[in-house]
This record gives sequence, C-alpha cells and structure tokens, in this order.
Amino acid sequence: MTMSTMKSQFNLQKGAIINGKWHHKQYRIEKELGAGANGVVYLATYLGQLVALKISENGYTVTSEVNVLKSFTKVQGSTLGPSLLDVDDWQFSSSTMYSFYVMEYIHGPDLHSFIKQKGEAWIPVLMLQLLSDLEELHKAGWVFGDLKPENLIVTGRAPRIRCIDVGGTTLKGRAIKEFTEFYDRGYWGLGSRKAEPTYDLFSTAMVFIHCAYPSRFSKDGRGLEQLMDRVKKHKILKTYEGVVIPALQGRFKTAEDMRQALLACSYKQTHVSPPARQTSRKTKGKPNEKIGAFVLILFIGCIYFFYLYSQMV
Ligand SMILES: Nc1ncnc2c1ncn2[C@@H]1O[C@H](COP(=O)(O)OP(=O)(O)OP(=O)(O)O)[C@@H](O)[C@H]1O
Repeated sequence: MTMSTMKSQFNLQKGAIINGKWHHKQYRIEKELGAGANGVVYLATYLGQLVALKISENGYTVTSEVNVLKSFTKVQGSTLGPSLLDVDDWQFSSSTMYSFYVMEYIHGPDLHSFIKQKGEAWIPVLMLQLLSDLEELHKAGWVFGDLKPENLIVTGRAPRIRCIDVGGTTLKGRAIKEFTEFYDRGYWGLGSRKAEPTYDLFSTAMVFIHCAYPSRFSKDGRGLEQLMDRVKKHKILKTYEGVVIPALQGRFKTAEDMRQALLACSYKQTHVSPPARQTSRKTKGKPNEKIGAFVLILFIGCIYFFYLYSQMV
C-alpha cells in the first residue's frame, strides 16, 4: 500500500480517540506530525500529557521500531531517541486492527531551523552532544544509519540534540536499513553500507557540512576532493577541517575519537593562535586584527561554554 492510501485510511482528525486494545489506554489525537513510508505520526494527549503516537498498517514496522526504541532505553545515559511509552493495537473496525506505539514527544525545531535562528556557533556544540550519544549507541551494538538534520531535533532551554526517526537503526555488521543519499558514504563512493561506527561518523560530518551549506549539493564525480573543496571554502568548516575530513575518510574508529578531536580543535582555537600573535607583534597589532582575534576567541569560547553547560543540565 502506498503512503497516500495509508494516510487517507487513517486520516485521524483532532479529537479522535485511539483505544489501546490490550493496555486499555486512551489517546486523544491533537494533530498529524508527519507521515513517512512506514506509518503516520500523530501528536496526541494521554492523561493531559503530550505524546507522539506512530500508527502503521504494517505490524512488522511497529515491532522493529519498538525493538530499537527498547534497546535505546537500555543504553545508559543516552537521550538520543525518544523514550518508548506504550505499544498496543487499535481495533479500527470489526475486521481491521492496526498496531501503534507511543513515545515521548520531542518538541523543538529541527537542526537546520535551530542553526538558522541561533547561529553557526551552535554547530560544533550540538555535534559534540551527538557524538557522545552515538558513542553509547555504538557500544550497545547499534548504528544509527539515517542521520540527517530532518531527523535531529534541538529541544529544551539548555539546547540538547535528539533524534526522532529510529527506523534506520541497524545492528552492527548488517546492511544499513535506511539511508538518505547525501549523508550516505556509499553515494559519495567513500565506503560501504555496512553498519559500523564509521558509517555514522561519515553522516555526522555530512550533517556538519549541510549545516554550513543549507542547500544540499549533488556529487560531481570527484568524491572526497569535492567535499574537501567545500570544507576549505567555508569559514566554520575550515576551522574544523581536522575533524570533518578524517571523518569523511573513515579515519576515526569511534565516535569518542571524533568527539575528542572536535574538543581539541575548539580548545586550540580558544587558547593559541600563533600566526595571529606573530603578525600582531610584527605590526604592533593593527586594531582590526586584534578585534578579529578577540571575536574568534570569544566565538570559540562560547562554543566551549555552551557545550559544558549543556552537559551539566
Ligand atoms: N517522538 C517524536 N516527537 C516529535 N515529533 C516526531 C516524533 N516522531 C516523529 N515525529 C515527527 O513525525 C514525522 C514523521 O516521523 P517518522 O518517524 O514516520 O519519520 P519519516 O522519516 O517521515 O518516516 P519513515 O521513517 O516512516 O519513512 C517526523 O518528521 C517528525 O516531524
């Protein structure tokens, strides 16, 4: 069945009630949040609380996504995906029953909208958070797979990055279940689609690049060279090229290695800038250079501060 038929078949309006057949919980539909190839997600209320409810006519999809969410909850300290609240069936008519699951509603703008509102200084901060969560996920034997800005929501007063679509999460060693070309190393000719940490780290680097270049670009056949050109031409990417390029090349074995490199890069920017110092000594510090160096240090200092703050909250 195509998505359009699936959608029209559900077509749940505000106020519709979904009764769980087995757990007898009652959910009130507020609005549709989105529909994908595997089902429709609704914003709903349960006992006055907002929740996200995903319903599908394909029971296998529900089981497989629920299994991923369950394993997420076992990943200690991980807040990457939404927490799972309920799994049940809905008796739609005497002969039709649909499976659904209920998860934590993650409220906030997607990564692109957030960066657009708050500025590029947030990109490395959020990438540090993402890498911490990926490290835990990888240690638990999973690879996220379909990492992209649309699947990343920034939520809370102390901004925290969260993932909403776990449909691509794959057990290590298997073939990646779901991917989006731009973030897929296979598309760029830079690796296989085997589920391994380096797959997610490549996608993380592409998310970084996409944040800096909001419109996606197509490959021109030069593979890594094309991506390196893009990195070198953009101010913030150039600052972090020592992280982004090795991730594209699959040189970080773990998310923690990449996170450490990103931290070191931010730290280096804050504490030393030998060329700038030499230049300013020679020229007795032109005011523009001094202001430029001050702004850069302030900028990187802010990144570091936001990161430490978000880890504490
Ligand atoms: N837990 C959640 N909290 C808030 N919004 C959510 C949540 N889960 C899903 N959404 C919203 O619902 C939309 C559809 O979610 P879904 O997981 O079906 O993603 P999809 O990629 O569009 O679909 P599929 O993976 O089935 O092809 C998302 O784009 C997002 O806007």
